[in-house]
Amino acid sequence: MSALAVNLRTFPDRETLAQALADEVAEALRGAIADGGGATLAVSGGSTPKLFFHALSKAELDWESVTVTLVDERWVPDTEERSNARLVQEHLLLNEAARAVFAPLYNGASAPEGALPEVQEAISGLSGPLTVAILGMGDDGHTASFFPSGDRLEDAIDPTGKALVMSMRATAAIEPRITLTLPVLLAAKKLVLHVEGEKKKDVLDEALSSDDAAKMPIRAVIANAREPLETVWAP
Ligand SMILES: O=C1O[C@H](COP(=O)(O)O)[C@@H](O)[C@H](O)[C@H]1O
Repeated sequence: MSALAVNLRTFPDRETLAQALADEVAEALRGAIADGGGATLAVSGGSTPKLFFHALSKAELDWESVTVTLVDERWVPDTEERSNARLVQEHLLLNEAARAVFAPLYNGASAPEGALPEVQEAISGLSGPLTVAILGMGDDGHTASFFPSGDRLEDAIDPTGKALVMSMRATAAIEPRITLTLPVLLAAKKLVLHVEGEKKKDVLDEALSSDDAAKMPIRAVIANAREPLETVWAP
């Protein structure tokens, strides 16, 4: 029997998922803007979000009122292929979304550890909890930069922790990383896990079979989410 559970929605294909997720995210951003404030959107990097980014970039809303940031970043400049900021710039901040404000996590410091106070201040300047945070998941069960065996994993996934951002080093991570912490992600008004492909479905099933978050850190999100984690998947 599963130790954990998510609210899984399955789509027939990745294009349909991308458009449905973009429509929902756009609606949540519009709602936050209508409530009188700005809206904040934290997105993941990696290979999964491209179709979703393209769909969302065409959504009609008051993008000037939206700040886009990242759930996590590889500590490389945006001239590098592996930069999550570069992915966002090339695939999300286009079309209508070109008018959004982008708040990157990488700031050019030589290492993320030394950059934490500055990045933390920038993140705390975003008004209130995130409106929307979209998570991805790696084949090892990492999400954001919560890597199994990460040097700051325990601190990053402490649900009672006070830090907003954390550095992370892990062999599987390749570069040093910076990540929003679990409490920041859990506080998002809308939190969605976006996974695609049969392999990731197997990884998700494995994640749901135990609650050992040190082995598969996605479990920390699933176990501590206010309600069963909204999860979207397509083959
Ligand atoms: O390194 C990262 O990987 C995960 C998963 O990426 P994917 O390529 O398997 O979709 C991603 O969610 C995270 O933001 C990124 O930094």
